[in-house]
Amino acid sequence: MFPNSIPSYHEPPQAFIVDLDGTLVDTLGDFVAVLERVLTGLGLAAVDRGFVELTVGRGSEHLIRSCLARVGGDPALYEQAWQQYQMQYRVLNGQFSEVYPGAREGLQRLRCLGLPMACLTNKPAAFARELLSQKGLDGYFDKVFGGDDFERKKPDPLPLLKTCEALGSAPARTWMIGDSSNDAQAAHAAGCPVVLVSYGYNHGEPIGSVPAQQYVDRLDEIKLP
Ligand SMILES: O=C(O)COP(=O)(O)O
Ligand SMILES: [Mg+2]
Repeated sequence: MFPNSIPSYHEPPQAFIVDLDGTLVDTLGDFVAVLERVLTGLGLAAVDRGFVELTVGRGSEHLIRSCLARVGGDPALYEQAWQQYQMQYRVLNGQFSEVYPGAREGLQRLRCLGLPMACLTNKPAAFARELLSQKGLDGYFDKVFGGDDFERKKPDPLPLLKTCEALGSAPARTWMIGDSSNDAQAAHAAGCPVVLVSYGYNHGEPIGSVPAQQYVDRLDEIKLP
């Protein structure tokens, strides 16, 4: 899953790719509120916050299927649940979410370097763009890509390689900044250096168990070469 050793990254970065959920914005409250409405609307029990926290990060399809299974819902309800999820998320997006301390300041610091920056999330692109603009974070990014923009999502390297292409940067000099093993796995496979934050959603696993070039408690603490 992960390489045995992590190459060092002495060359200065050419670009930055930043994850959204769990890295820039604490969106757990949005997911919990949307899923509660979807599941109870289908006559099912709601899922607990802890389960949602362990499950987010692999895109909405994975989240919906996992939650249906968790509450014993018929997998045939998936299509209906997906439709409802889209509808509810559009309405509730950002209402139960907060920008992490240091995230705005961190983006500002990176932006001052004058390098291209992209936000790359597994969240559907329309919801990602809306959330970034609601929270006043959209101005930091040259590109925003979501889980529905490419054929495959993180942890597959494809979205990172495509994002590097769009930014015009070499993967080996494009830093991926994220909160989970999905970001790290995708980055390692794409050949990008990885910075991981300690506060996000890593499926209940300690972030230190995920290989990375750097770990930070706040985005404004990223060390630059
Ligand atoms: O699964 C999600 O929707 C969240 O994804 P992200 O951590 O890539 O932003
Ligand atoms: Mg994340």
